[in-house]
Amino acid sequence: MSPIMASKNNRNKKNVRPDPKRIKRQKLHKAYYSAANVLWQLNEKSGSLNSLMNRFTGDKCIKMIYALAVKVLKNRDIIEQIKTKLPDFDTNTLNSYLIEILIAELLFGEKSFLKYRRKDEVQYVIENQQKITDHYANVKNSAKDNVSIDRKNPWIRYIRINYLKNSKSELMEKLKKLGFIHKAYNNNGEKISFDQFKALASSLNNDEFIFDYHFDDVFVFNDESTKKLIELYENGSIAMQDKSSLLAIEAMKLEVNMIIMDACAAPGMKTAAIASRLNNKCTIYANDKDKKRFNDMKILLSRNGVKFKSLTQEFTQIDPIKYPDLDILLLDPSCSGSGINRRLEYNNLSIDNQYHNDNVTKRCENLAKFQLAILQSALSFNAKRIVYCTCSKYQIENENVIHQLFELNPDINYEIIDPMPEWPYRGQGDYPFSSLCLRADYENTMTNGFFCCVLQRKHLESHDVDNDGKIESDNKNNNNDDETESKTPKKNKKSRKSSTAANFIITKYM
Ligand SMILES: C[S@@+](CC[C@H](N)C(=O)[O-])C[C@H]1O[C@@H](n2cnc3c(N)ncnc32)[C@H](O)[C@@H]1O
Repeated sequence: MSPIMASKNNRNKKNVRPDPKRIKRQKLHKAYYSAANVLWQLNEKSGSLNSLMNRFTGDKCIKMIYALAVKVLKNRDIIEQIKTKLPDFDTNTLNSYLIEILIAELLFGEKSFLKYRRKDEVQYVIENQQKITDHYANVKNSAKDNVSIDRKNPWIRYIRINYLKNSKSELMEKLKKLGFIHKAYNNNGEKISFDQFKALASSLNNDEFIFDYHFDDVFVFNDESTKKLIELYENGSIAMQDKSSLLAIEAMKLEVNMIIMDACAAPGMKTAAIASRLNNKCTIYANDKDKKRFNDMKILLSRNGVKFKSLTQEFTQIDPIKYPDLDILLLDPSCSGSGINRRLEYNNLSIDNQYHNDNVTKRCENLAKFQLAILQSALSFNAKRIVYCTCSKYQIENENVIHQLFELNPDINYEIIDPMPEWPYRGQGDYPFSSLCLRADYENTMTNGFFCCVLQRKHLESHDVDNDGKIESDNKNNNNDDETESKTPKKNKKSRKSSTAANFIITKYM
Protein backbone atom coordinates (compact mmCIF):
# COMPACT_ATOMS: atom_id res chain seq x y z
CA MET A 1 0.00 0.00 0.00
CA SER A 2 1.35 3.41 -0.88
CA PRO A 3 2.13 5.74 2.01
CA ILE A 4 -0.56 8.03 0.72
CA MET A 5 -3.22 5.33 0.72
CA ALA A 6 -2.08 4.27 4.16
CA SER A 7 -2.50 7.73 5.54
CA LYS A 8 -5.93 7.97 3.89
CA ASN A 9 -7.05 4.75 5.54
CA ASN A 10 -5.78 5.88 8.90
CA ARG A 11 -7.77 9.03 8.59
CA ASN A 12 -10.90 7.09 7.64
CA LYS A 13 -10.51 4.90 10.69
CA LYS A 14 -10.77 7.86 13.03
CA ASN A 15 -14.35 8.24 14.13
CA VAL A 16 -13.73 11.25 16.31
CA ARG A 17 -15.38 14.32 14.90
CA PRO A 18 -12.59 16.71 13.92
CA ASP A 19 -12.44 20.14 15.40
CA PRO A 20 -13.96 22.46 12.68
CA LYS A 21 -11.40 25.19 13.40
CA ARG A 22 -8.65 22.69 12.85
CA ILE A 23 -10.15 21.61 9.52
CA LYS A 24 -10.18 25.21 8.45
CA ARG A 25 -6.53 25.57 9.35
CA GLN A 26 -5.76 22.41 7.47
CA LYS A 27 -7.34 23.54 4.21
CA LEU A 28 -4.87 24.46 1.54
CA HIS A 29 -5.42 28.03 0.40
CA LYS A 30 -7.47 28.22 -2.79
CA ALA A 31 -4.68 30.22 -4.44
CA TYR A 32 -2.68 26.98 -4.64
CA TYR A 33 -5.42 25.37 -6.74
CA SER A 34 -5.78 28.44 -8.93
CA ALA A 35 -2.02 28.54 -9.50
CA ALA A 36 -2.04 24.82 -10.34
CA ASN A 37 -4.79 25.53 -12.83
CA VAL A 38 -2.73 28.32 -14.40
CA LEU A 39 0.21 25.93 -14.80
CA TRP A 40 -2.05 23.33 -16.34
CA GLN A 41 -3.48 25.83 -18.81
CA LEU A 42 -0.01 27.02 -19.73
CA ASN A 43 0.88 23.45 -20.45
CA GLU A 44 -2.24 23.13 -22.58
CA LYS A 45 -1.15 26.28 -24.42
CA SER A 46 -4.42 27.95 -23.48
CA GLY A 47 -2.75 31.33 -23.18
CA SER A 48 0.25 33.20 -21.93
CA LEU A 49 0.88 33.70 -18.25
CA ASN A 50 -0.38 37.26 -18.46
CA SER A 51 -3.56 36.38 -20.29
CA LEU A 52 -4.32 33.55 -17.87
CA MET A 53 -3.75 35.87 -14.94
CA ASN A 54 -6.28 38.28 -16.44
CA ARG A 55 -8.99 35.87 -15.35
CA PHE A 56 -8.16 36.66 -11.74
CA THR A 57 -8.56 40.38 -12.11
CA GLY A 58 -10.35 41.60 -9.00
CA ASP A 59 -9.54 38.42 -7.06
CA LYS A 60 -7.96 39.24 -3.70
CA CYS A 61 -5.54 36.36 -4.15
CA ILE A 62 -4.16 37.41 -7.52
CA LYS A 63 -0.73 38.28 -6.15
CA MET A 64 -0.47 34.99 -4.34
CA ILE A 65 -1.61 32.99 -7.38
CA TYR A 66 0.90 34.77 -9.57
CA ALA A 67 3.73 34.33 -7.08
CA LEU A 68 3.03 30.61 -6.67
CA ALA A 69 2.89 30.00 -10.42
CA VAL A 70 5.98 32.08 -11.16
CA LYS A 71 7.99 30.30 -8.52
CA VAL A 72 7.40 27.03 -10.35
CA LEU A 73 8.02 28.47 -13.80
CA LYS A 74 11.25 30.10 -12.77
CA ASN A 75 12.54 26.91 -11.24
CA ARG A 76 10.89 24.39 -13.47
CA ASP A 77 14.10 22.81 -14.69
CA ILE A 78 15.18 22.07 -11.14
CA ILE A 79 11.72 20.88 -10.15
CA GLU A 80 11.57 18.57 -13.17
CA GLN A 81 14.90 17.06 -12.25
CA ILE A 82 13.83 16.56 -8.67
CA LYS A 83 10.54 14.97 -9.72
CA THR A 84 12.38 12.26 -11.62
CA LYS A 85 13.95 11.16 -8.34
CA LEU A 86 10.67 10.90 -6.44
CA PRO A 87 8.33 7.90 -6.28
CA ASP A 88 5.79 7.74 -9.13
CA PHE A 89 2.28 8.76 -8.30
CA ASP A 90 -1.03 8.29 -9.98
CA THR A 91 -1.73 11.50 -11.88
CA ASN A 92 -5.44 10.70 -11.78
CA THR A 93 -5.33 10.91 -8.01
CA LEU A 94 -2.72 13.56 -7.40
CA ASN A 95 -2.49 16.86 -9.19
CA SER A 96 1.07 17.06 -10.53
CA TYR A 97 0.88 20.84 -10.98
CA LEU A 98 -0.08 21.24 -7.34
CA ILE A 99 2.84 19.01 -6.40
CA GLU A 100 5.19 21.23 -8.42
CA ILE A 101 3.88 24.24 -6.54
CA LEU A 102 4.43 22.55 -3.22
CA ILE A 103 7.96 21.53 -4.16
CA ALA A 104 8.70 25.11 -5.19
CA GLU A 105 7.26 26.37 -1.92
CA LEU A 106 9.28 23.87 0.04
CA LEU A 107 12.52 24.92 -1.64
CA PHE A 108 12.04 28.60 -2.30
CA GLY A 109 8.92 29.67 -0.43
CA GLU A 110 7.47 30.05 3.00
CA LYS A 111 6.73 26.38 3.60
CA SER A 112 3.51 27.34 5.36
CA PHE A 113 1.67 24.59 3.50
CA LEU A 114 3.46 21.97 5.60
CA LYS A 115 0.77 22.21 8.22
CA TYR A 116 -1.99 21.27 5.77
CA ARG A 117 -1.58 17.55 6.20
CA ARG A 118 -5.06 16.68 5.02
CA LYS A 119 -4.27 17.10 1.36
CA ASP A 120 -2.79 14.10 -0.43
CA GLU A 121 -0.46 16.22 -2.52
CA VAL A 122 0.84 17.85 0.66
CA GLN A 123 1.26 14.44 2.19
CA TYR A 124 3.26 13.29 -0.81
CA VAL A 125 5.63 16.24 -0.63
CA ILE A 126 6.02 15.92 3.12
CA GLU A 127 6.80 12.24 2.81
CA ASN A 128 9.47 13.06 0.26
CA GLN A 129 10.69 16.23 1.88
CA GLN A 130 14.14 14.92 2.66
CA LYS A 131 14.63 13.54 -0.85
CA ILE A 132 13.52 16.83 -2.36
CA THR A 133 15.89 18.95 -0.32
CA ASP A 134 18.78 16.52 -0.85
CA HIS A 135 18.27 16.43 -4.60
CA TYR A 136 18.00 20.18 -4.71
CA ALA A 137 21.36 20.47 -2.94
CA ASN A 138 22.89 18.03 -5.46
CA VAL A 139 21.41 19.74 -8.49
CA LYS A 140 22.54 23.10 -7.24
CA ASN A 141 26.08 21.94 -6.62
CA SER A 142 26.43 20.18 -9.93
CA ALA A 143 24.95 23.02 -11.93
CA LYS A 144 26.73 26.06 -10.59
CA ASP A 145 27.25 27.38 -14.09
CA ASN A 146 23.81 26.56 -15.35
CA VAL A 147 22.27 29.80 -16.57
CA SER A 148 18.76 28.68 -15.72
CA ILE A 149 19.69 28.24 -12.09
CA ASP A 150 22.13 31.05 -11.46
CA ARG A 151 21.02 33.43 -14.13
CA LYS A 152 23.97 34.99 -15.89
CA ASN A 153 21.69 37.36 -17.69
CA PRO A 154 19.87 39.60 -15.31
CA TRP A 155 16.26 39.76 -16.37
CA ILE A 156 14.55 42.99 -16.92
CA ARG A 157 10.89 43.76 -17.24
CA TYR A 158 9.39 46.25 -19.66
CA ILE A 159 6.16 47.96 -18.86
CA ARG A 160 4.16 50.13 -21.22
CA ILE A 161 2.32 53.20 -20.02
CA ASN A 162 -1.36 53.04 -20.83
CA TYR A 163 -2.07 56.59 -21.92
CA LEU A 164 -5.78 55.84 -21.79
CA LYS A 165 -5.51 55.67 -18.00
CA ASN A 166 -2.66 57.99 -17.10
CA SER A 167 -0.03 60.27 -18.53
CA LYS A 168 3.67 59.60 -18.17
CA SER A 169 4.00 62.08 -15.30
CA GLU A 170 0.95 60.66 -13.51
CA LEU A 171 2.40 57.19 -13.75
CA MET A 172 5.75 58.47 -12.47
CA GLU A 173 3.91 59.83 -9.41
CA LYS A 174 2.19 56.50 -8.83
CA LEU A 175 5.53 54.72 -9.07
CA LYS A 176 7.09 57.16 -6.65
CA LYS A 177 4.32 56.40 -4.15
CA LEU A 178 5.15 52.71 -4.51
CA GLY A 179 8.73 53.50 -3.56
CA PHE A 180 10.31 53.42 -7.01
CA ILE A 181 13.09 55.78 -7.96
CA HIS A 182 13.51 56.98 -11.52
CA LYS A 183 17.14 56.68 -12.51
CA ALA A 184 17.94 59.24 -15.16
CA TYR A 185 20.65 58.47 -17.65
CA ASN A 186 22.64 60.77 -19.81
CA ASN A 187 26.25 61.32 -20.52
CA ASN A 188 26.79 65.04 -19.97
CA GLY A 189 23.71 65.74 -22.05
CA GLU A 190 24.75 63.30 -24.81
CA LYS A 191 22.62 60.29 -25.56
CA ILE A 192 24.26 57.19 -24.17
CA SER A 193 24.95 54.23 -26.46
CA PHE A 194 22.57 51.29 -26.62
CA ASP A 195 25.24 49.10 -25.04
CA GLN A 196 25.56 51.53 -22.14
CA PHE A 197 21.79 51.48 -21.81
CA LYS A 198 21.75 47.68 -21.68
CA ALA A 199 24.44 47.66 -19.01
CA LEU A 200 22.43 50.15 -17.00
CA ALA A 201 19.23 48.14 -17.39
CA SER A 202 21.04 45.02 -16.17
CA SER A 203 22.19 46.75 -13.04
CA LEU A 204 18.82 48.09 -11.89
CA ASN A 205 17.94 47.51 -8.26
CA ASN A 206 14.51 46.33 -7.23
CA ASP A 207 13.32 49.85 -6.49
CA GLU A 208 14.72 51.55 -9.60
CA PHE A 209 13.46 52.05 -13.11
CA ILE A 210 14.66 53.83 -16.25
CA PHE A 211 13.06 55.10 -19.43
CA ASP A 212 13.46 52.84 -22.42
CA TYR A 213 16.08 53.67 -25.02
CA HIS A 214 13.77 53.49 -28.05
CA PHE A 215 10.17 53.89 -26.97
CA ASP A 216 8.73 56.83 -25.09
CA ASP A 217 5.90 54.87 -23.55
CA VAL A 218 8.10 52.15 -22.08
CA PHE A 219 9.80 51.93 -18.68
CA VAL A 220 12.37 49.34 -17.70
CA PHE A 221 12.46 47.56 -14.35
CA ASN A 222 14.34 44.81 -12.67
CA ASP A 223 12.29 41.64 -13.12
CA GLU A 224 11.98 41.20 -9.37
CA SER A 225 10.00 44.45 -9.15
CA THR A 226 7.06 42.89 -10.94
CA LYS A 227 5.19 41.96 -7.79
CA LYS A 228 5.06 45.60 -6.71
CA LEU A 229 3.54 46.55 -10.06
CA ILE A 230 0.56 44.22 -10.01
CA GLU A 231 -1.86 46.82 -8.72
CA LEU A 232 -0.95 49.23 -11.53
CA TYR A 233 -1.37 46.40 -13.98
CA GLU A 234 -4.75 45.45 -12.53
CA ASN A 235 -6.14 48.96 -12.72
CA GLY A 236 -4.94 49.40 -16.30
CA SER A 237 -2.30 52.05 -15.58
CA ILE A 238 0.36 49.89 -17.16
CA ALA A 239 0.66 46.90 -19.45
CA MET A 240 3.29 44.26 -18.86
CA GLN A 241 4.37 44.13 -22.45
CA ASP A 242 7.73 43.15 -23.76
CA LYS A 243 9.37 45.93 -25.72
CA SER A 244 9.89 43.64 -28.72
CA SER A 245 6.19 43.45 -29.49
CA LEU A 246 6.08 47.23 -29.72
CA LEU A 247 8.28 47.00 -32.80
CA ALA A 248 5.14 46.02 -34.68
CA ILE A 249 3.33 49.07 -33.32
CA GLU A 250 6.23 51.37 -34.16
CA ALA A 251 6.33 49.87 -37.65
CA MET A 252 2.76 51.04 -38.26
CA LYS A 253 3.74 54.72 -38.16
CA LEU A 254 0.44 55.43 -36.47
CA GLU A 255 -1.51 58.57 -37.13
CA VAL A 256 -4.72 59.81 -35.62
CA ASN A 257 -7.87 58.65 -37.44
CA MET A 258 -6.29 55.64 -39.03
CA ILE A 259 -8.35 52.53 -39.73
CA ILE A 260 -6.57 49.48 -38.47
CA MET A 261 -7.38 45.80 -38.50
CA ASP A 262 -5.66 43.57 -35.97
CA ALA A 263 -6.32 40.26 -37.71
CA CYS A 264 -5.12 37.94 -34.93
CA ALA A 265 -5.69 40.15 -31.96
CA ALA A 266 -6.16 38.07 -28.81
CA PRO A 267 -5.16 38.55 -26.04
CA GLY A 268 -5.17 42.14 -27.27
CA MET A 269 -1.78 43.44 -26.22
CA LYS A 270 -1.03 45.09 -29.54
CA THR A 271 -4.57 46.39 -29.96
CA ALA A 272 -4.21 47.99 -26.53
CA ALA A 273 -0.86 49.54 -27.45
CA ILE A 274 -2.31 51.04 -30.66
CA ALA A 275 -5.28 52.52 -28.81
CA SER A 276 -3.01 53.91 -26.10
CA ARG A 277 -0.66 55.58 -28.56
CA LEU A 278 -3.55 57.08 -30.53
CA ASN A 279 -5.60 57.89 -27.48
CA ASN A 280 -8.49 55.90 -29.01
CA LYS A 281 -8.58 58.33 -31.92
CA CYS A 282 -8.70 55.62 -34.54
CA THR A 283 -10.86 52.74 -35.68
CA ILE A 284 -9.55 49.35 -34.67
CA TYR A 285 -11.14 46.13 -35.84
CA ALA A 286 -9.86 43.53 -33.39
CA ASN A 287 -10.40 40.04 -34.74
CA ASP A 288 -9.61 36.62 -33.36
CA LYS A 289 -11.08 33.34 -34.43
CA ASP A 290 -10.75 31.81 -30.98
CA LYS A 291 -13.85 32.75 -28.99
CA LYS A 292 -12.34 31.99 -25.58
CA ARG A 293 -9.24 34.04 -26.26
CA PHE A 294 -11.44 36.70 -27.78
CA ASN A 295 -13.49 36.93 -24.58
CA ASP A 296 -10.34 37.22 -22.48
CA MET A 297 -9.23 39.98 -24.81
CA LYS A 298 -12.45 41.88 -24.24
CA ILE A 299 -11.80 41.84 -20.49
CA LEU A 300 -8.24 43.08 -20.97
CA LEU A 301 -9.24 45.78 -23.43
CA SER A 302 -12.11 47.06 -21.35
CA ARG A 303 -9.85 47.24 -18.28
CA ASN A 304 -7.45 49.28 -20.36
CA GLY A 305 -10.14 51.65 -21.65
CA VAL A 306 -9.66 50.60 -25.28
CA LYS A 307 -12.33 51.32 -27.86
CA PHE A 308 -12.51 48.81 -30.64
CA LYS A 309 -14.84 46.98 -32.96
CA SER A 310 -14.97 43.29 -32.42
CA LEU A 311 -14.81 40.49 -34.93
CA THR A 312 -14.48 36.80 -34.21
CA GLN A 313 -13.80 35.25 -37.55
CA GLU A 314 -11.33 33.01 -39.20
CA PHE A 315 -9.26 35.73 -40.85
CA THR A 316 -9.10 34.04 -44.23
CA GLN A 317 -12.91 34.03 -44.30
CA ILE A 318 -13.33 37.75 -43.74
CA ASP A 319 -14.63 39.49 -46.81
CA PRO A 320 -12.13 42.23 -47.67
CA ILE A 321 -14.83 44.14 -49.49
CA LYS A 322 -16.22 45.11 -46.09
CA TYR A 323 -12.96 46.76 -45.12
CA PRO A 324 -11.92 48.78 -48.13
CA ASP A 325 -10.02 51.56 -46.43
CA LEU A 326 -7.59 49.91 -44.11
CA ASP A 327 -4.53 51.98 -43.37
CA ILE A 328 -2.90 49.17 -41.47
CA LEU A 329 -3.47 45.45 -41.44
CA LEU A 330 -1.62 43.85 -38.55
CA LEU A 331 -0.86 40.15 -38.89
CA ASP A 332 0.41 38.57 -35.70
CA PRO A 333 -0.56 34.96 -36.35
CA SER A 334 -0.01 31.96 -34.12
CA CYS A 335 3.63 30.92 -34.17
CA SER A 336 5.98 28.58 -32.36
CA GLY A 337 6.58 31.19 -29.63
CA SER A 338 10.21 30.14 -29.75
CA GLY A 339 11.37 33.71 -29.27
CA ILE A 340 9.75 34.12 -25.91
CA ASN A 341 12.80 33.41 -23.83
CA ARG A 342 11.23 35.32 -21.01
CA ARG A 343 8.04 33.30 -21.23
CA LEU A 344 8.82 31.35 -18.14
CA GLU A 345 7.07 28.22 -19.26
CA TYR A 346 9.69 27.77 -22.00
CA ASN A 347 12.64 28.50 -19.79
CA ASN A 348 13.80 24.99 -19.41
CA LEU A 349 13.86 24.26 -23.12
CA SER A 350 17.00 24.53 -25.13
CA ILE A 351 16.13 26.23 -28.39
CA ASP A 352 18.59 24.16 -30.39
CA ASN A 353 17.37 20.84 -29.09
CA GLN A 354 13.86 22.00 -29.52
CA TYR A 355 14.37 23.04 -33.11
CA HIS A 356 16.12 19.87 -34.08
CA ASN A 357 13.44 17.85 -32.54
CA ASP A 358 11.50 16.37 -35.47
CA ASN A 359 8.12 17.18 -34.03
CA VAL A 360 8.94 20.79 -33.50
CA THR A 361 10.34 21.09 -37.01
CA LYS A 362 7.15 19.60 -38.39
CA ARG A 363 5.08 21.95 -36.31
CA CYS A 364 7.06 24.95 -37.53
CA GLU A 365 6.60 23.86 -41.13
CA ASN A 366 2.86 23.60 -40.61
CA LEU A 367 2.81 26.94 -38.87
CA ALA A 368 4.72 28.46 -41.78
CA LYS A 369 2.07 27.19 -44.20
CA PHE A 370 -0.62 28.76 -42.08
CA GLN A 371 1.32 32.02 -41.74
CA LEU A 372 1.74 32.15 -45.50
CA ALA A 373 -2.00 31.59 -45.95
CA ILE A 374 -2.73 34.48 -43.61
CA LEU A 375 -0.35 36.74 -45.55
CA GLN A 376 -1.81 35.59 -48.84
CA SER A 377 -5.32 36.46 -47.64
CA ALA A 378 -4.10 39.80 -46.37
CA LEU A 379 -3.15 40.88 -49.89
CA SER A 380 -6.84 40.96 -50.92
CA PHE A 381 -7.55 43.70 -48.41
CA ASN A 382 -5.33 46.10 -50.31
CA ALA A 383 -4.44 47.80 -47.03
CA LYS A 384 -1.92 50.60 -47.31
CA ARG A 385 0.46 48.84 -45.00
CA ILE A 386 0.66 45.24 -43.85
CA VAL A 387 2.68 44.59 -40.73
CA TYR A 388 3.64 40.94 -40.31
CA CYS A 389 5.19 39.85 -37.04
CA THR A 390 5.85 36.77 -34.95
CA CYS A 391 7.49 35.97 -31.67
CA SER A 392 9.35 33.11 -33.33
CA LYS A 393 13.11 32.98 -33.69
CA TYR A 394 12.98 30.65 -36.63
CA GLN A 395 13.62 31.85 -40.15
CA ILE A 396 11.14 29.27 -41.40
CA GLU A 397 8.28 31.26 -39.82
CA ASN A 398 9.71 34.64 -40.67
CA GLU A 399 11.94 35.58 -43.60
CA ASN A 400 11.13 32.35 -45.46
CA VAL A 401 7.41 33.04 -45.29
CA ILE A 402 7.89 36.53 -46.68
CA HIS A 403 10.09 35.16 -49.45
CA GLN A 404 7.45 32.59 -50.40
CA LEU A 405 4.77 35.25 -50.47
CA PHE A 406 6.74 37.22 -53.05
CA GLU A 407 7.51 34.05 -55.03
CA LEU A 408 3.85 33.13 -55.15
CA ASN A 409 2.78 36.63 -56.13
CA PRO A 410 5.17 37.99 -58.75
CA ASP A 411 2.83 40.93 -59.42
CA ILE A 412 2.45 41.82 -55.78
CA ASN A 413 1.54 45.44 -55.23
CA TYR A 414 3.65 45.74 -52.11
CA GLU A 415 7.25 46.47 -51.34
CA ILE A 416 9.16 45.76 -48.17
CA ILE A 417 10.28 48.85 -46.32
CA ASP A 418 12.44 49.44 -43.28
CA PRO A 419 10.13 50.90 -40.63
CA MET A 420 12.81 51.72 -38.08
CA PRO A 421 16.27 52.35 -39.53
CA GLU A 422 17.71 53.05 -36.09
CA TRP A 423 16.84 49.56 -34.83
CA PRO A 424 20.09 47.61 -34.39
CA TYR A 425 19.11 44.02 -35.15
CA ARG A 426 17.99 42.85 -38.59
CA GLY A 427 16.42 39.95 -40.46
CA GLN A 428 18.27 36.73 -41.23
CA GLY A 429 19.02 34.83 -44.42
CA ASP A 430 20.41 35.95 -47.74
CA TYR A 431 17.22 37.53 -49.00
CA PRO A 432 17.53 40.97 -50.54
CA PHE A 433 14.96 42.21 -48.03
CA SER A 434 16.54 40.64 -44.92
CA SER A 435 18.18 43.86 -43.81
CA LEU A 436 14.83 45.66 -44.04
CA CYS A 437 13.22 43.37 -41.49
CA LEU A 438 13.45 43.92 -37.76
CA ARG A 439 14.48 41.25 -35.33
CA ALA A 440 14.85 41.22 -31.59
CA ASP A 441 16.24 38.83 -29.02
CA TYR A 442 17.79 38.86 -25.60
CA GLU A 443 21.40 38.86 -26.72
CA ASN A 444 21.10 41.76 -29.17
CA THR A 445 18.26 43.89 -27.91
CA MET A 446 17.60 42.60 -24.40
CA THR A 447 14.07 41.58 -25.28
CA ASN A 448 12.09 38.56 -26.29
CA GLY A 449 12.73 37.15 -29.73
CA PHE A 450 10.61 38.91 -32.33
CA PHE A 451 10.38 39.40 -36.07
CA CYS A 452 8.67 42.20 -37.95
CA CYS A 453 8.35 42.88 -41.65
CA VAL A 454 6.44 45.77 -43.22
CA LEU A 455 4.82 45.58 -46.63
CA GLN A 456 3.98 48.99 -48.02
CA ARG A 457 1.43 49.23 -50.82
CA LYS A 458 3.21 50.45 -53.96
CA HIS A 459 0.52 52.02 -56.08
CA LEU A 460 -1.56 54.29 -54.00
CA GLU A 461 -4.95 55.07 -55.35
CA SER A 462 -5.49 58.71 -56.21
CA HIS A 463 -7.68 59.39 -53.20
CA ASP A 464 -4.92 58.13 -50.91
CA VAL A 465 -2.49 60.85 -51.89
CA ASP A 466 -2.94 64.49 -51.04
CA ASN A 467 -1.48 67.40 -52.96
CA ASP A 468 1.87 67.06 -51.23
CA GLY A 469 2.13 63.44 -52.24
CA LYS A 470 1.69 62.35 -48.62
CA ILE A 471 -0.48 59.37 -47.80
CA GLU A 472 -3.76 60.56 -46.45
CA SER A 473 -5.48 58.77 -43.69
CA ASP A 474 -8.92 58.45 -45.10
CA ASN A 475 -11.17 57.23 -42.35
CA LYS A 476 -12.49 59.65 -41.32
CA ASN A 477 -15.64 59.23 -39.44
CA ASN A 478 -13.85 57.81 -36.44
CA ASN A 479 -16.97 56.01 -35.44
CA ASN A 480 -15.48 54.07 -32.58
CA ASP A 481 -17.61 54.79 -29.59
CA ASP A 482 -18.98 51.32 -29.29
CA GLU A 483 -17.69 47.89 -29.67
CA THR A 484 -19.75 46.68 -32.60
CA GLU A 485 -19.57 44.32 -35.48
CA SER A 486 -18.24 46.16 -38.49
CA LYS A 487 -20.58 47.82 -40.95
CA THR A 488 -19.58 47.90 -44.58
CA PRO A 489 -17.97 51.20 -45.37
CA LYS A 490 -19.29 52.63 -48.64
CA LYS A 491 -16.10 53.78 -50.26
CA ASN A 492 -14.12 51.97 -52.89
CA LYS A 493 -16.25 48.90 -53.23
CA LYS A 494 -15.73 48.76 -56.97
CA SER A 495 -11.99 48.43 -56.80
CA ARG A 496 -12.04 45.47 -54.41
CA LYS A 497 -11.77 41.86 -55.27
CA SER A 498 -14.69 40.15 -53.67
CA SER A 499 -12.55 37.29 -52.61
CA THR A 500 -11.76 36.01 -49.18
CA ALA A 501 -8.65 34.39 -50.58
CA ALA A 502 -9.87 31.31 -48.81
CA ASN A 503 -9.09 29.43 -51.98
CA PHE A 504 -5.55 29.33 -50.67
CA ILE A 505 -5.46 25.94 -49.04
CA ILE A 506 -4.82 25.96 -45.32
CA THR A 507 -3.67 22.71 -43.91
CA LYS A 508 -4.33 21.75 -40.33
CA TYR A 509 -1.70 23.77 -38.61
CA MET A 510 -2.32 23.77 -34.91
C1 LIG B 1 0.30 35.42 -31.38
S1 LIG B 1 -1.35 35.47 -30.92
C2 LIG B 1 -1.74 37.16 -31.15
C3 LIG B 1 -1.23 38.05 -30.06
C4 LIG B 1 -1.86 39.42 -30.10
N1 LIG B 1 -1.66 40.09 -31.36
C5 LIG B 1 -1.34 40.31 -29.00
O1 LIG B 1 -0.43 41.11 -29.22
O2 LIG B 1 -1.84 40.20 -27.87
C6 LIG B 1 -2.12 34.75 -32.30
C7 LIG B 1 -3.62 34.79 -32.28
O3 LIG B 1 -4.07 34.46 -33.58
C8 LIG B 1 -5.31 33.80 -33.47
N2 LIG B 1 -5.53 33.11 -34.73
C9 LIG B 1 -4.89 32.01 -35.19
N3 LIG B 1 -5.33 31.69 -36.40
C10 LIG B 1 -6.25 32.61 -36.76
C11 LIG B 1 -7.06 32.80 -37.90
N4 LIG B 1 -6.98 31.99 -38.94
N5 LIG B 1 -7.90 33.84 -37.91
C12 LIG B 1 -7.98 34.68 -36.85
N6 LIG B 1 -7.25 34.54 -35.73
C13 LIG B 1 -6.39 33.52 -35.69
C14 LIG B 1 -5.11 32.91 -32.28
O4 LIG B 1 -6.36 32.55 -31.73
C15 LIG B 1 -4.28 33.77 -31.36
O5 LIG B 1 -5.09 34.43 -30.44
